[in-house]
This record gives sequence, structure tokens and C-alpha cells, in this order.
Amino acid sequence: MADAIKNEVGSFPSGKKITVVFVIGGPGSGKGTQCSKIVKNFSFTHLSAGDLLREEVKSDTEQGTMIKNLMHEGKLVPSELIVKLLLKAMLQSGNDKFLVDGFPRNEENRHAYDNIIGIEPEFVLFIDCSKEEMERRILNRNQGRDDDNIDTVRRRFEVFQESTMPVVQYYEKRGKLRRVDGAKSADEVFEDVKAIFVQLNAQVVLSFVTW
Ligand SMILES: Nc1ncnc2c1ncn2[C@@H]1O[C@H](COP(=O)(O)OP(=O)(O)OP(=O)(O)O)[C@@H](O)[C@H]1O
Ligand SMILES: Nc1ccn([C@@H]2O[C@H](COP(=O)(O)O)[C@@H](O)[C@H]2O)c(=O)n1
Ligand SMILES: [Mg+2]
Repeated sequence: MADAIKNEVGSFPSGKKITVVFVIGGPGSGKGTQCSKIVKNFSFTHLSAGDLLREEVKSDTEQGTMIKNLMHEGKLVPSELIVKLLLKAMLQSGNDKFLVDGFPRNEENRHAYDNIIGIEPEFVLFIDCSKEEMERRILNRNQGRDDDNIDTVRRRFEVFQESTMPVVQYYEKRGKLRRVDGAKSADEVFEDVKAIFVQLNAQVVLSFVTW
């Protein structure tokens, strides 16, 4: 399956340095908000897994309907589908630095990414926020999202605890996790996020100098 997707969608030229940062956190923790701020300050392309799926839903296809139903129930869509959408968007962007927002959501996502894209993330930004604050934010968001209702939000919290937290722990064990306190104001959270990305840039400069 991985080869079929690569043959259909394409792949990055071997030897080209591609920078990937995963951005994860509970529903409403502020992933999209922080990614918009990162993009304004650093030369990353923001790819939101949820937004890519919402675009697919707009296409009046059987696959679109299947995704719409899963999202309405707060469930996760099959991993190969989302990784294929991510790979397509990465290649189309022409950039070499990506913020992948809302991914990986479970171990299956992580394995599918490794098999199909296989670019080790530089680090994983984890926006840590209480359930009460996340629920408050989502129910006040008013962006017309079909899954921003109390029943779906509760299911999304369960999925986050059961399926995404093990992925957070996986990266923490490997020293890849960068945790920020998401309960502060959006600008205060960004001060902490910015420091992490400044450090990444400094590492890149250092690797050029010592090369
Ligand atoms: N630090 C913050 N303090 C207060 N409100 C915030 C903060 N960060 C984001 N918000 C607001 O909370 C809501 C959810 O933020 P955002 O859409 O960025 O979250 P998300 O993690 O991408 O959520 P989802 O997983 O549902 O896509 C938005 O209305 C946003 O303006
Ligand atoms: N890796 C992913 C990401 C998202 N989904 C589905 O989309 C919904 C909304 O995601 P947001 O990041 O925009 O909150 C989410 O609840 C899932 O239904 C997914 O399946 N896999
Ligand atoms: Mg979002």
C-alpha cells in the first residue's frame, strides 16, 4: 500500500533536507492558532490534517461522505488516507519546512507516516491544556465546524486521551517532545513556542558552520 501511494502521489528527491515538525494537543488546545503565528515568523508551511480532511468532505464523493461521518462522530479516519493527503499537500507546496498540525493522532497514524513519508520529525510540539479550558474554547469558537458540539467534543476528548496520549508519551521517551503550557494567552504561549523555533534555527546555522 505504501508503494502504491508513493507511485501515485510521488515522493521527495532523495538527499533533499526536509524539515518536519508535528504539532499535537487536545481539541481546542490552540494548535491552529500557534501554527498561524509560527508561519508569520518562520518559513514553514502549515498543514492541518483536520483542514485537509474538511476539504475532502467538500468533494461530493463516497470517500468524502465517509470522512464527514467519522468526523461528526469524533472518530479518526484511516491513517493511509490522511498520510496520502499530507504527502500530496507537502509536495504541492514546493516548500521544504512543514508544520503538521493535528498529526499523528494515534500509533496507526505514526506507523503509516513512517512507512509512506518516513521523514523523522525534528521535534513534536505538544500544547498542553486542561480539558475544561479546551471545552470552553471550542464551544465559543463559532467557526461553523460540524464537530464543535458538546457530544462530539466529549468523544474527541476520549480519543485524545486513549489514542493520542500514547503517541505523546512515545515522543517524550525519545526526547523529541517540546511541551508548552497552552493555558496562557495565545501571545504568551507563542513566546514559549518562538523560543523553541529560534533554537531550531540556531541548530541549523551551527550545522552549516561545522559542516
Ligand atoms: N491561548 C489561548 N487562549 C485563549 N483562547 C485561545 C488560545 N489559543 C486559541 N484560542 C482560541 O480557542 C479556539 C481553539 O483554538 P484553535 O482552533 O487554535 O485550536 P486547535 O487546537 O486547532 O483545535 P482543533 O483540534 O479543534 O482544531 C479558537 O477560537 C482560538 O481563537
Ligand atoms: N490525524 C487526524 C486528524 C484529524 N482527524 C479527524 O479530523 C477531526 C478534526 O481534526 P482537528 O485537528 O481539526 O481538530 C478529528 O476529530 C478527526 O475526526 C483524523 O481523523 N486524523
Ligand atoms: Mg485546529
